[in-house]
Amino acid sequence: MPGQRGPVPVPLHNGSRDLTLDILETLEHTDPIQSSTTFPDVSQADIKAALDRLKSRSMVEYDTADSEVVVLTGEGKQIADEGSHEYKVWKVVKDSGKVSLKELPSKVAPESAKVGQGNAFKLKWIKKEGDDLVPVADTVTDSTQEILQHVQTHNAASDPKQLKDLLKRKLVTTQKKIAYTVRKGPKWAKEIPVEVTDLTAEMLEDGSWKTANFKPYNFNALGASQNAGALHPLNKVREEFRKIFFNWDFVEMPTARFVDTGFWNFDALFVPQQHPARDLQDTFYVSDPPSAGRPGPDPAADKALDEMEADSKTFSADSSKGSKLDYEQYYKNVRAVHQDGAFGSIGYRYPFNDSETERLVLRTHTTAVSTYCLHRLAANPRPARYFSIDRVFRNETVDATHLAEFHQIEGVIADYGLTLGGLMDFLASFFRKLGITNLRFKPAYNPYTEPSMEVFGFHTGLDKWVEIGNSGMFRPEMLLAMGLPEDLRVYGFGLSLERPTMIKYGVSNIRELLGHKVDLGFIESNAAVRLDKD
Ligand SMILES: N[C@@H](Cc1ccccc1)C(=O)O
Repeated sequence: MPGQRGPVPVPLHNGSRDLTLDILETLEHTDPIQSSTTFPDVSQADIKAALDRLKSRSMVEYDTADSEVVVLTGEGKQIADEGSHEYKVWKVVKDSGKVSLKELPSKVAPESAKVGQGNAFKLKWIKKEGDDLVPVADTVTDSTQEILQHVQTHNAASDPKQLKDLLKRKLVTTQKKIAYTVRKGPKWAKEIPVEVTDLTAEMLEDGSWKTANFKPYNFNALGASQNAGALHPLNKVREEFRKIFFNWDFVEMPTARFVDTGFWNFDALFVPQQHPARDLQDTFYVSDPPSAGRPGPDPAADKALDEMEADSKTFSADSSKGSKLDYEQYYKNVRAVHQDGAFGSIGYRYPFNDSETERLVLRTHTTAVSTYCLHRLAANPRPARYFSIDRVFRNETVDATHLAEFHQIEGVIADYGLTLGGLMDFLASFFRKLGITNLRFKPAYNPYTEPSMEVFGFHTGLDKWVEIGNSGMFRPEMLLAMGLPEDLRVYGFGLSLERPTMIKYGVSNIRELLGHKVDLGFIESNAAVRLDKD
């Protein structure tokens, strides 16, 4: 029975001791108790564990006071037990009558011989006679030993000067100690009562819930780790970007078509048919089927866009006045711009190759999708905001920062009276969301935009300017060929999803993020990311 046990703490399996019952029993007759006197030899961790257990059940309350205690070092302990070095030297000299200087180190420990001899001379306990040491005193008081024994029992020196001296001689050290003053709590009892952890139907029925002793919640307990699935960092960052776009009333473009035609990926964007980017170095061509046919509507994409636009505030709901799209006419217009010039453009003036247009490619940019959506807008021209974040493919040499496939974030805005300044302003607010507040624009070239600008941002974390995107105003001959009205301007921009993700997660090699070398532990444990710093 617990009541019959003495105050000796019970050892737990892990070597620590459970003091809870001892504390409860002691409190019955001594309230409050001081941990330093009641449990002088118990480790601080054991006392704290027991007190916290009892406190969480309101069985005890306690205050703490920090104090410093003095404890003996290994050498200090040895002197307290066996006497000081000088005492040991005096003792062998006294017991043998005389000891030769040469013999002394073999009679006492060498370090005792070294330190103890000088001190014993100083204290006039021994003296030298020729090559021998002989005793002077008959009895001696070993005050160093006495002082250390005193420190050992009281855990304190008698005065600061003595403490300083002992610390210097490395015979003692000081340690922080927490002293607990423990009182009975509102639910004190001699034993820890059984605690109910679950409210059951039976308890409700028989009314025992009214008197049951429920275990309180422990809000400090760490939850068990969950073996759950995890989102890839790219998906997390992608979700953040989607939220930004949706907050700004952008409609997400349907990007399921990884394989597209030369027409949408290149020709409609006036990438010249002999352009180096089109050749086998940068583009993956699909050989089977060999030809895709002429451009036409994509019913799945149209349906998705109809639904999204109906939900969006940007798009006027009434699309009934829309005209039917003439894909054949559009194709002829694009061909005319390339070959002969049209819509104010003098054209490339080469014979347009129809089979080039019908080739299948793994899309090299998501602007292929934007182009499809912009042409579709010509059925019912009105202000529009589109975005997409999806995969693109380039036949590039794979290195630490490049893969043959990556993700593009793309945004396109159509409205009346748009200006380049508006694009720059839009990009500034967009990148501010990533914490990049300082932008620079560098003139660049895209066959489909004029002017075009590369966007550089000053990254405070990396402390340097980094290229973060590409942008521009779509060319009139591209938009007019689609059938969009002259005063409806469109600008757009694109960037990779990988770059901001690598920066956010501090990953310098893209192969740590994608591919067979990815550490799944990293994917599971990486933190959430937030982009809205506004
Ligand atoms: N397509 C461009 C990005 C871009 C999109 C829209 C307008 C201008 C530029 C790229 O791949 O880098």
